[in-house]
Amino acid sequence: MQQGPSQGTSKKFTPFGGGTRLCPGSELAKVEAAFFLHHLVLNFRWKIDGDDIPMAYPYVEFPRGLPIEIEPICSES
Ligand code: HEM
Repeated sequence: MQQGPSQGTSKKFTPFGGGTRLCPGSELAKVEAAFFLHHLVLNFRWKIDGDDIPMAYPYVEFPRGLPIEIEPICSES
């Protein structure tokens, strides 16, 4: 079967949909994701749980799903 040039690398990926059905929660969802990442990076140490390797084609992914171990950073105050 012949595949088009955009197979696997299509820029048509639209996580929040589009047009008249565009997700009305998209901006809230992005703020929530930023908030979560901010606290994850500032308040936790994290390291890869075991071995995993990035596969860079057709997009970056990890065979094992990149499991991580996280540990809270205790701040005495
Ligand atoms: C990462 C988070 C989110 C993703 C990936 C997402 C994705 C989507 C997508 C793809 C649609 C379109 C569905 C379709 O075309 O039928 C949609 C619709 C919708 N989303 Fe989200 N959404 C997210 C978060 C949220 C949040 C936080 C809210 C509300 C607080 C929300 C409320 C809605 C509503 C009400 C619709 C229906 C819109 C309509 O049909 O007119 N979503 N969402």
